[in-house]
Amino acid sequence: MDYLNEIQKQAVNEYNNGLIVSASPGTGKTKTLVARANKKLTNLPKHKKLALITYTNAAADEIASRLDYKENDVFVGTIHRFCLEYILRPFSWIYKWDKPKIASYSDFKEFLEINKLSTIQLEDLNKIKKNLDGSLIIPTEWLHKIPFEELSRIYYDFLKERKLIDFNEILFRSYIIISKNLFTAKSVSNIFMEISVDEFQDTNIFQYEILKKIKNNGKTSFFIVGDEKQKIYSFAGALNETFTIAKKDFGYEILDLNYTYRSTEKIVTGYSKLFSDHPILINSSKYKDIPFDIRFHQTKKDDNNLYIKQIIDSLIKAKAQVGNIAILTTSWFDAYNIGSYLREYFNIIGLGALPHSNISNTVFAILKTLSRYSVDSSIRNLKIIKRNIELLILEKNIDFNDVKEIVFATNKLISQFQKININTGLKESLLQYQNIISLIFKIDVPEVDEILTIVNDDEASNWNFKKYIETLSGINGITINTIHQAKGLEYDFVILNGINENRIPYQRCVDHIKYIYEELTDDSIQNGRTLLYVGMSRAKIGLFILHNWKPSMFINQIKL
Ligand SMILES: Nc1ncnc2c1ncn2[C@@H]1O[C@H](COP(=O)(O)OP(=O)(O)OP(=O)(O)O)[C@@H](O)[C@H]1O
Repeated sequence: MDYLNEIQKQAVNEYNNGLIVSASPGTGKTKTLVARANKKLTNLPKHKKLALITYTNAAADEIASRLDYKENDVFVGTIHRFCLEYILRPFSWIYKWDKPKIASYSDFKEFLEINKLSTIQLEDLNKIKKNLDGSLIIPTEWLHKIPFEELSRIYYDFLKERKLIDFNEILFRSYIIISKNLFTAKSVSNIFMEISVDEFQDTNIFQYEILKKIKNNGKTSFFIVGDEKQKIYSFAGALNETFTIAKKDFGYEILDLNYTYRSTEKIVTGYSKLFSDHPILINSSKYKDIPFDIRFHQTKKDDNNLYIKQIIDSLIKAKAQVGNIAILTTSWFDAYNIGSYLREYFNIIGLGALPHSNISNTVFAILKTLSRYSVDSSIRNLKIIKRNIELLILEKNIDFNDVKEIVFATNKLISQFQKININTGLKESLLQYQNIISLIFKIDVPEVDEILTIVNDDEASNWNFKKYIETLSGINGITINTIHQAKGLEYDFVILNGINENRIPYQRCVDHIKYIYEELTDDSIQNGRTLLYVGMSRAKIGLFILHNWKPSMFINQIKL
């Protein structure tokens, strides 16, 4: 284990009762988390497991592929999946709830149609969330004629009638089960020797309370890692000061990792300036001394894309690898706009390269992993397909638990997928994919309809299946993504786009005619700062910061 530094080694080998690691970008938090799990796996007691809880399914795939494990020894996945598998499914009987089946796109659409709610968007249904005590969290903004409480009531009635649950309810119901029936917390604790949590700064109240109950009712140790300064999901309920609270509640020490390995000194100095209390990092990166200044540039709206192209041309001329260049934006729309332009010149990947916005459902995740496997048929990618299929089975409550059956379905899915003619148009090939999933798993697949609804028709006419698979695979091309999607990742060169006033920190435009923006608050300033911090700290060698309007207030601070 000589590739870990002394403090990382301590975090891996000591603190068997549990530990919190709170450390800056590039200090090897994820690397340490994986190393600790691999170590624990070498002498895992019989009938015990490890759990590694990640923020996204993509991060889970990445971490799972770096572990040496036997099928049944480890759980790797999001908190939602963890709760479904270990709390909601096994213990729903306590409240005589049906086995959880998550409401899907077609259910939402049906709900809106039945109730003639044509003006309400799906995202607005997503605003129906509960507090710990079951009361509703009233959104700060609700512009519909139908009052929020009334919509919530008819929505929950609809779900109940159909024996469905909303995705947001996974955590709420799990919390109810585990907090009111302590034997369930004990039983979960009995399964796991240790639970690791990555990206802890973005933990919400349910996740936090569920983990705390498990901790307080058994012997499970916790290994918690993250960085308070990288909290970018406040809007989704991430708690403040989670590390300090957890230190007290879990009774653990907080360990810092002082050495950073990712970026040049110029980049480390640049992002450190965003916080007056930033810790001093010892830069041990192999790129440390590369004298590449952070470049700032004001573009005009209509030459922004051209300017990005010129940066990329110069990087390629200087022998940068395209797979190591990323353009990160503050909104999907910007990513899409840049992607549509650059596609003519380069091979591009990432969310901004697709003819539709982000979609986060399991059917789409399987499509992505199948595409990846088509381009690179490694065992690693095969495993990822299987993991995603298991998630589908869980979410849809498919009666399909035998391991052999899952392997059979995986093989069948791959072979059928590879039979789709690569020259078929995008929409038709998506329908073929829908058909394949539907036949193999004997389910309706409205998730594909969801993709089809958000596909940009003008664009889609230029896409065949081959191009879509190659882009979806995420292999070999310039990445265009939002900063949020790039969390935890790293690239040699990063171009941050749209670091404008009103965008970072974000201020909603309340009057488009006069361009009046919402007032800034301490919270919105802090959210802007953390987002820029995450964006900047993705870069290893070169960082370009562009603004096509007045610069963000933070640009001067970095330049000083
Ligand atoms: N001891 C080490 N020796 C050499 N390289 C290291 C060491 N520790 C970490 N690294 C490298 O530093 C980079 C960042 O590691 P990692 O992604 O684990 O950091 P992180 O703390 O999780 O970052 P972030 O907070 O940005 O997600 C990786 O390329 C990793 O391989």
